[in-house]
Amino acid sequence: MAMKTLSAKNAAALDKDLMSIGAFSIDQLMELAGLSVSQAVYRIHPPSRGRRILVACGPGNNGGDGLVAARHLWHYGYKPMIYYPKQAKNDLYQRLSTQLKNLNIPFTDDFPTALEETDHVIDAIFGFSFSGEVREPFPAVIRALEETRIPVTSVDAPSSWNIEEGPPKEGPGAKFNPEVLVSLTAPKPLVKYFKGRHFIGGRFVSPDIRKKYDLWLPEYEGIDQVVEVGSNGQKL
Ligand SMILES: NC(=O)C1=CN([C@@H]2O[C@H](COP(=O)(O)OP(=O)(O)OC[C@H]3O[C@@H](n4cnc5c(N)ncnc54)[C@H](O)[C@@H]3O)[C@@H](O)[C@H]2O)[C@@H](O)CC1
Ligand SMILES: [K+]
Repeated sequence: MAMKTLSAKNAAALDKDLMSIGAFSIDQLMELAGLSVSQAVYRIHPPSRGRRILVACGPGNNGGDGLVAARHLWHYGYKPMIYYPKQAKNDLYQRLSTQLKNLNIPFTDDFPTALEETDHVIDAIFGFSFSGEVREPFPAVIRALEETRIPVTSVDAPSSWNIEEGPPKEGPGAKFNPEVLVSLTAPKPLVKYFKGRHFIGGRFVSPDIRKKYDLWLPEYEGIDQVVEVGSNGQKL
């Protein structure tokens, strides 16, 4: 059975519905999304496997999820480091950055060196609004993620992949295959090209919204914010 997925267009429409009909603020959704990512990382890479986590953040909300995840991971006992070359200027992102600085979490401009000195990477560069070819300064970052042997967890999408069509045919990202993917709200069509461990997160969908978008979502257990699923979308 093929997994039911959510197109990039419907993912954006659903996001709007969560904030209008659902009455959520973006801060709340991002907090829950980032919390889900932190829980997935804790499951696949517990602190005993190495505490250093490099979080690569892009300019949009995918990057915001990474900033939130970094804060939770610090509280779990990890040592996050942030690479955030295109920092959004609005109040939400300024506050997320200040929260990290208040925990003395370092920010770096030197991605290659940071990658040599980490145990795990979170790819929070691009999510469902990515399109076209990767623009500066990210091509070198995507290439480094492609080549590294350090395990990578991608948030919502492997960055550089087309949301509907998966990895680009050539250029940065053509050989990028993260070990872990955390799909937020629901998997996107690109999951059919993904071979690693797959989690669903974003435990904030009401029955009405679930029905409107005909979403098939696995049952979350207890207080978990993520569910691991197999290639058919069924809970493992
Ligand atoms: N309902 C949900 O599922 C939620 C989704 N959230 C996150 O929000 C993400 C979507 O956020 P956004 O819509 O802000 O967009 P993204 O974060 O996916 O990316 C948009 C940013 O990337 C840039 N960009 C796009 N294509 C590019 C290219 N080819 N080269 C370089 N830069 C490029 C854009 O200029 C923009 O700044 C989701 O994937 C998810 O991670 C959460 O924060 C909140 C809840
Ligand atoms: K990503």
